Amino acid sequence: MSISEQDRQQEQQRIERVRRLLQKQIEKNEPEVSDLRAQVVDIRTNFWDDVTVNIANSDDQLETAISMKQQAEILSERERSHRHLQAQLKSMKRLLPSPYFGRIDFKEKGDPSPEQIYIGVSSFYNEEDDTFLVYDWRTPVASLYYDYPPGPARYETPSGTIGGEITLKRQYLIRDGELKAMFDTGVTIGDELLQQVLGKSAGTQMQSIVATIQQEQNRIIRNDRSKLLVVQGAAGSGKTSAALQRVAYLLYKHREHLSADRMVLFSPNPMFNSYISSVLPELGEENIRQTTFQDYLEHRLGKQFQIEDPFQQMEYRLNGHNDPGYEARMSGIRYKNSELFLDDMLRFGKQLEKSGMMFKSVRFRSRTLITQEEMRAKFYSYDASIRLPNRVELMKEWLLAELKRFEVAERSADWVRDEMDYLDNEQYQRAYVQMRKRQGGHDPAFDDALQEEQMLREVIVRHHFKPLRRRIKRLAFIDYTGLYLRLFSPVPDQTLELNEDGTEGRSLPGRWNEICAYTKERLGSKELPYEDAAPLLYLRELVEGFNSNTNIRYVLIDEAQDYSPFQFEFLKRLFPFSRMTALGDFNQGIFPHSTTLVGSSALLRLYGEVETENIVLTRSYRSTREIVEFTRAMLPGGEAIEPFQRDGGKPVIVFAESGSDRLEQIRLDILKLNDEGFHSIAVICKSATESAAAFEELRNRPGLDAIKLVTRETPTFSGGFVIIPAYLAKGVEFDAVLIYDASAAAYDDEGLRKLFYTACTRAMHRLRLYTAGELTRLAADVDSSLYDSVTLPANPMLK
Ligand SMILES: Nc1ncnc2c1ncn2[C@@H]1O[C@H](COP(=O)(O)OP(=O)(O)OP(=O)(O)O)[C@@H](O)[C@H]1O
Repeated sequence: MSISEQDRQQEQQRIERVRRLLQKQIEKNEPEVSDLRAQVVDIRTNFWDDVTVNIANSDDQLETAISMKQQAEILSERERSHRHLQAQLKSMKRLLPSPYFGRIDFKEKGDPSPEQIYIGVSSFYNEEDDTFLVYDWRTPVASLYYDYPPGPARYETPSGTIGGEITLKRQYLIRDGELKAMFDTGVTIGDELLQQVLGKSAGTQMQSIVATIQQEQNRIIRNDRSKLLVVQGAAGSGKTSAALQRVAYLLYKHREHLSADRMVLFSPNPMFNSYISSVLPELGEENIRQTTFQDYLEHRLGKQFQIEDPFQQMEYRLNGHNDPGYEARMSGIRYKNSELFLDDMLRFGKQLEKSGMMFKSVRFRSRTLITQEEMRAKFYSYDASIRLPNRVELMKEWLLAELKRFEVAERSADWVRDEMDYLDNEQYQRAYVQMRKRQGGHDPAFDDALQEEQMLREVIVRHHFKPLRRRIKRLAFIDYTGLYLRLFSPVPDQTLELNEDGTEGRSLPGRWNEICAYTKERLGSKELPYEDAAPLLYLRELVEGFNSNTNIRYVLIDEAQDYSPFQFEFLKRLFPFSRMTALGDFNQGIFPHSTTLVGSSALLRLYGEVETENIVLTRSYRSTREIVEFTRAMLPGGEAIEPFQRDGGKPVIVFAESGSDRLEQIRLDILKLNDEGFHSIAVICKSATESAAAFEELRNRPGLDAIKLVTRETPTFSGGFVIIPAYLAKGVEFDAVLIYDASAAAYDDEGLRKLFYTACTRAMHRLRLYTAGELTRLAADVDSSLYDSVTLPANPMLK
């Protein structure tokens, strides 16, 4: 469809008209906003001047109350108006440089002519002629733009479906008020604009995709039906982008009762938070809470244990092969992240209702006040129908009462007398003040020696019992480590089924006894392996009752393939009033506990089939066609991934004679790519260990002094030249990716396929792989027509 010059001029004139009206409205609003702000400040500062305060009699008191209420109402009304007008002003300012990006002409059934609907990041209403000059992309009518090509179309409104015909669909690229390009599109969102957007360089922060949201992505963004939305999307298919657009959409749609603080996003690492932090503000919305699962574990268990994080576990997996316990730990990791273990745990929880609870005895000054047996007997003396958490609560009350009894008896102990003699002045004074307080301010008769002694004894004993009381209140009398380890009881024969306490049998993983010994040893030294953290916390909550946050309405989980069944269960229980969106890619499931997402029983069991919806994205937008064709060839079933038609060079595999040739070629390539205009360049390594070694090798080479090493502690994502382990590069992207060591020696294991795939799919425009020996099978098996090979000449200069 060709666009005439006349069309172009008309569009440019419209842009100018809209901008003039925006400018006019901004100029009108600005003084009103400042005036309102001044009024608010004034009312706040002089609040009491305008209130008649008189409390002499009840009539006066009533008048005072009414006066205060009126004043408070005026203040909140002004604050509201100020907020509203200021938001309007901000959104108009945001529109000014580029008021809209799309247009559809829609002829509603029964109407004589189509209406022109221009779509931008927010609405702009022209009071002068009572029309919408720009519609917010989230309005119901704007969904037509994303969902249909020209022709018959319909959209949903709160009052029903509206049908009609789209007679024109147009896209604009407007910068600082100037129409840079425009396209009429036949398909949903035309390729031209998308080509332009995707052809750009990677930034240090993700951009919003509002102008080019694809139809299948729009299904994710506007989905507001099911309790759980599961998105399986190929690498670069826009899952994170769609998730953030979805947040903006929901905040708009439910703006009456949903605010940013009622949504939470679980992201793969803290660095990722900085990478995506500008998308929502760009769309005029506040950022939602962002956290990681590790943060939550730290918050709940960090005081009791030194918790390993997933990246430390990953390092062990990648580098720990020589450790004699390696195979056992891997087997343990698989089991501890399985639904099998979750079911074992749930059965164990049921069992605990009848028997088997474990407690820590209550001890005081090397004496046992309450034994474990007494506690167990008490626990099981409660009615069997009382749920575990309620019994724990009863136990707590009972223990506190018992403690009080011991405390009273302890007052006459000899050690108290000794301690009294050593009270210094300050302690004595404190005891005195406390006694005074307890006696209602009356001066205690300290002259009465007997009474004085009693008071001091009371104070001293109470002081010593205080930590004990605190521990009981914290429920520290339950022996969670002991309970957890009961799930890891060694058995005489590796192959057998364990029948504990007459319950159903358990199928045990290989190397069971080694797993048990390892778990016991680590927990005994107060170290919590990552694979044990979620299950241990889960067990604790089964017994104590689940913590919950009822304020949160939407939970979004990015990189959801890396969550275990325990973690999903947790999030469901932690946010009971929330809907969940889980986005991920099973092909990037780099942890042993990764799930398949769609069809995964760990997800289906959360809310049931009816409440679970799946969306699959197969189109990949990040990388050039050639990179997608190469990377998808590494995956079984990879043909289903469709590249977007954006061309670049084929990936290049560089064969070097020696490690030093390889390093020098990496250096030359970084500088060359930089000269070609690719400014965000990542050397991706297998692990942190390999990254640190690469950093040492490359940092002092000419031209590379700016190269940075990214570790799990790096707080913000930065562009430029970086060296990064593959697992930290998850979710982010670079103009060019250089795989540091693609040799068979580095990627020797089928289990590393997904990690290797994840590393290669971070590239937007260029991908190069280096090897100084045999190439890894993961790449060597790819059809050689999908990449170029370069064999470095043995160059004595490089050595
Ligand atoms: N509709 C779109 N319009 C423009 N750009 C898009 C669109 N969809 C995705 N992109 C771009 O493609 C790239 C990949 O998107 P994103 O990071 O959201 O994908 P992802 O599925 O989360 O990737 P991964 O799983 O590989 O981390 C980003 O640069 C994003 O801006």
